[in-house]
Amino acid sequence: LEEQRPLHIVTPLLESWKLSMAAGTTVFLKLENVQPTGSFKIRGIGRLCQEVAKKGCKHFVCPSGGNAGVAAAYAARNLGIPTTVVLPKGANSTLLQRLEREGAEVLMVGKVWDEANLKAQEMAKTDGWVNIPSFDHPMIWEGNGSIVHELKDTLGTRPGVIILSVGGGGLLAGVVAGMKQVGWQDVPIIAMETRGADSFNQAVQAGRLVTLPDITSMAKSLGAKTVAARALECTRECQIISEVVDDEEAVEAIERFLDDERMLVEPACGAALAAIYSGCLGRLQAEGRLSPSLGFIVVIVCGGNSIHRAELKELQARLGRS
Ligand SMILES: COC[C@H](NCc1c(COP(=O)(O)O)cnc(C)c1O)C(=O)O
Repeated sequence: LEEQRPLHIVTPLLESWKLSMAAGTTVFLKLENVQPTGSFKIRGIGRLCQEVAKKGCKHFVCPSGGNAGVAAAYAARNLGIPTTVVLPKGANSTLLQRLEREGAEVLMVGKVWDEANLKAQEMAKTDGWVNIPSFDHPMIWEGNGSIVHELKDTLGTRPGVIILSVGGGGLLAGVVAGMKQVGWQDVPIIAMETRGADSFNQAVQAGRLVTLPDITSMAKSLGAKTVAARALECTRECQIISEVVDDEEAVEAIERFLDDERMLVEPACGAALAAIYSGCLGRLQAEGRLSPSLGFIVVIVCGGNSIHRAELKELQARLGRS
């Protein structure tokens, strides 16, 4: 079997002079927001869907806060396999239109991702149907790890730190897998979450998995009440600094990024950018938890489809921002 063409693209690594000024050192942005499905998800989900299709799967079912669902629907269309995406109620119309354009059947079940996940697992009991998880699967981590291989190919030398955001921990687990494959396991990672979706931070503090009672952050794409066990395990293999920002800081980061780089991203992505914009990086350096001279920094701009002008205005209004 010839090696299947991956469904994701090699994304640009953009040097951002505005973010470099804010960080006090060179910042490179890994632009996963320009992936064909609008976020990094296609790397892991696409890889899993290709593997599962080889084993004769007849129908994908994907529980998703949104972006994983778009990735599964895109992969399914490319593989010619029907797919059902199960979303929590309240998904925005752009997302629904996108899923329909990809040919997916869409079900709205429950209030948060975890309820949609239960429904998807039940549907996957149908013979020939396979549940495509959003973040908790080794093939997803393997696929997400392709980000680090591209960073190594482009940069050659290791960054001083990699900044990313955490929902269920699939991106984090993937980056750790990739770092180990390229020999960068000693590069520190800053794992960002928003308050009210900080299931990873709570798990790190407790030293065991913690299930949040609810998702109260506006960054719904980070809305997994419990992170993958693998994500917590990663903290024992790499230096992972877990940080939490408020929704306000995530939205301010969206606004500043829009001005600085003329790209509009979800609050889930604003959380990662807030590591720099909200001064969190500088504080970690001042506290001695990160080197004062980091060389250069990589921020994974994870992207996300659930954002446009109207959505941004609504986020600003809810936060009382002009
Ligand atoms: C509830 O949702 C989980 C997942 N979103 C995950 C996600 C993340 C976090 O990635 P993770 O840590 O889940 O692998 C970051 N940035 C963006 C834009 C995302 O969509 C989904 O779409 O189903």
